[in-house]
Amino acid sequence: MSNGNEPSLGCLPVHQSRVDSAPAADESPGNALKTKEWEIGMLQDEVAATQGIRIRRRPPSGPPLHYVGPFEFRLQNEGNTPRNILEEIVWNKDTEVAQMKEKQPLATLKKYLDNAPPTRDFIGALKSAYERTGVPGLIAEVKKASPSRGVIREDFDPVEIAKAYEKGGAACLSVLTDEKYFQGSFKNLEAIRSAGVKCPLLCKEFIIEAWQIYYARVKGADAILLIAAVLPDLDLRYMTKICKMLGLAALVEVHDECEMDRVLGIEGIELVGINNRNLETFEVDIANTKNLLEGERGRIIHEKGILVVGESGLFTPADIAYVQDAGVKAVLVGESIVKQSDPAKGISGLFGKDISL
Ligand SMILES: O=C(O)c1ccccc1NCC(=O)[C@H](O)[C@H](O)COP(=O)(O)O
Repeated sequence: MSNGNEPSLGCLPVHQSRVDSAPAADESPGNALKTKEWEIGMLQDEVAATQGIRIRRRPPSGPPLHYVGPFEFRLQNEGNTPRNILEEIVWNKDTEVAQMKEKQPLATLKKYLDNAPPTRDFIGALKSAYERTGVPGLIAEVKKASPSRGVIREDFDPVEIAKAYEKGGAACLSVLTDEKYFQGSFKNLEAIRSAGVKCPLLCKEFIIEAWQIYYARVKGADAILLIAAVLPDLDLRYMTKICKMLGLAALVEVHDECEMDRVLGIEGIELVGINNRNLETFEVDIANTKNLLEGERGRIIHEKGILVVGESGLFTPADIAYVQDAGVKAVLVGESIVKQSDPAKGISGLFGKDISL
């Protein structure tokens, strides 16, 4: 198991190096800059690869150029096209965040912090829901669409859905803010917050830069998501500290043993989500939650007092009972409840009882 300072033994680099696709040797200043950018990107990816991270960051200057005589050309599938949906989302987010930062640099964003609504206790809400109901505290997801399912709910009114979830006994809500792949938005997050919904809100975003954490806080989030498949240990450490400073909870998401071991080697993580969905292949298996909580890992989680959230693919009371038996005290559910005409009833159906009482 990783101590957080060294690469985990179980996490073998399965990463294709960018060396193969570096810009052609050329002494011009423009090409020298490109070469530098490629070297930095390569280093970033290679550090990540030693931690078992397969998701690469977007090549800084786009596809590399090749030269044959006077001709310049680019090749497809040469480390310059995303290899799976998660990588594609991350590369797109990179471009999106760069544009957003240009409009609102961090210094500007920090000025809005004083006027941001106070944060609510996300982890506390999950714990008290568990104690009150005897079943895992529910993080109900406001989810219109997803890459794996397409549009899940056509008549999508985020505030109405959020209010129905609250009425149905959700402890917290998860609001997708990615526009391109999930048809979510920060407007939805702000609208739910300002409509007086009391459940603490998770900003469900693909965070790759600290700037996004400040942005989420300004827009009314109480918690943010950090995905271990995307973020190296150093980022996880740094970003969880920023969250603490801003009064936000950080839900650190893992999908496999390697990611779980990395996260358990990092001090100060209080909330871990086990995603039953493989974000690279879309495969869903709720046994993943059970597998990652067995043996030594379960013992460490218990010892550290980490609250575990079972995420994705939960549809029935039997599914809830299965992940609860495995050791989770909270669940994150989207599809099965959002697609019900009355999402509050969808919650009772999911738990096999009314959890609002
Ligand atoms: O849901 C997807 O298709 C997806 C694809 C790529 C990256 C993330 C994705 N989903 C995020 C989630 O993990 C879920 O929205 C969340 O856990 C709820 O899952 P579900 O209850 O199965 O809707």
